[in-house]
Amino acid sequence: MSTPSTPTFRTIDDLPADSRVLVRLDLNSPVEDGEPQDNRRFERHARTVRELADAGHRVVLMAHQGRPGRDDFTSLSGHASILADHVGRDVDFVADTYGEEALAAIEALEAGGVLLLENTRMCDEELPEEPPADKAATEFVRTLAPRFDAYVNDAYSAAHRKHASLVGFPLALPAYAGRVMETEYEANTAIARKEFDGPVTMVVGGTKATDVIGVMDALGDRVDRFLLGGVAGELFLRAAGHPVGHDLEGTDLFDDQWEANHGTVESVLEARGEAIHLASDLAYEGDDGERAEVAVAEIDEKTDAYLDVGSGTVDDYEPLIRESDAVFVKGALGVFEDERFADGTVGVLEAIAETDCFSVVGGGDTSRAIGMYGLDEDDFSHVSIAGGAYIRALTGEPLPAIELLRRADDAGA
Ligand SMILES: Nc1ncnc2c1ncn2[C@@H]1O[C@H](COP(=O)(O)OP(=O)(O)OP(=O)(O)O)[C@@H](O)[C@H]1O
Ligand SMILES: O=C(O)[C@H](O)COP(=O)(O)O
Repeated sequence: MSTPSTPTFRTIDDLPADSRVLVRLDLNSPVEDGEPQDNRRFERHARTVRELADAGHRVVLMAHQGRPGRDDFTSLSGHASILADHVGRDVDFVADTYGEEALAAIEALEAGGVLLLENTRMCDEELPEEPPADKAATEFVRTLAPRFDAYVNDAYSAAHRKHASLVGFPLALPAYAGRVMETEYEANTAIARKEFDGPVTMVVGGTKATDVIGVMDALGDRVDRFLLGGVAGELFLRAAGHPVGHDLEGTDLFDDQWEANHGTVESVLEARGEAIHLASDLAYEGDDGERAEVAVAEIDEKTDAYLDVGSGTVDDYEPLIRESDAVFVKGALGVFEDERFADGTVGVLEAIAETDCFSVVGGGDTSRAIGMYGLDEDDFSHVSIAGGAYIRALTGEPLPAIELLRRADDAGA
């Protein structure tokens, strides 16, 4: 595993006075009934936005929400009001990314004003992932960049994506790191550099299963044991021969994609079998609407959608956590947003909070469970607001958007 070097980012302290700044945040949030749910990302990014506005800069914000085709792919209008509450200032919103309406709103912005543009992923050129030079050549970047003096990237948690708003603008404008970018980078790469005396444990769950398979593969000997749950855990249970795994709306992990993925899952299971701990029981919604549990060994037909690991699994995982010197959490072990299916996620988090091991909880969705169930953030060493970027940092993989910030700095652009 390579160890990332410490970059000397230019930060918002280095911005020239009265700048027109284009700022990339990561406000990607859980969405319920079409509405974004408040979470740490708003609170943490608010600090950057407030500092920029208080300094008298004109602040235009870009962010994304969800992925096209999924239920959480929504407008950012709701995000603007949540952010405004955290910043303590008005945050205007324009339902446009770089068309006439957006340009007029940018032009009208006064010193200290804050404007949020529409979901970047509604702009065709934002996706797919392409080399930075190609992204810098898009209409999106070429239209917006000349309207600004500087680009600030605060979206650490999206820095693994080669999207136009993340890798195109740093080639077109002087680029700076926001406060979230600075603190997340420092904490998450410290993890990669730190040596631990005892076992290193990683709790792996959540829904972004294909993302985590490769990471588990890459982590190699760095992690002594993986404790699995969530949809990611079901993929491994399926690879181990158990008939589980129902697809969530908009995903296809267990049908067509299974053909493409099962080889990798099986080879990770074979190579790291002793380190991988799978759920011994699972929870589902019984006929009476209550939580019901079943031992994995007794599942002989694929009938139920499993929404949490069972209580026996939590009992298996707790002692493994207690004897760990470091625990990293990526993804929830169940649908903790529903109290009936929170036991796995909360049980594991409580066990971590009770130990004095070095602990990091990553994942924008998962870290929400800490506040929801009355856990104290101070009982964890670091609560990251990053998901995929955090786990990539753990493996020492460079994050393209951060490499560009550093390069921009080295070049003195
Ligand atoms: N068995 C399951 N079925 C359906 N959803 C599940 C299951 N287990 C966990 N989840 C969901 O996983 C989500 C959290 O995992 P996710 O993959 O989104 O990762 P994250 O790291 O927390 O977030 P992000 O990558 O967005 O920062 C929770 O919202 C939870 O409801
Ligand atoms: O929520 C995240 O982890 C980031 O915003 C990246 O989202 P993505 O995985 O949809 O690119």
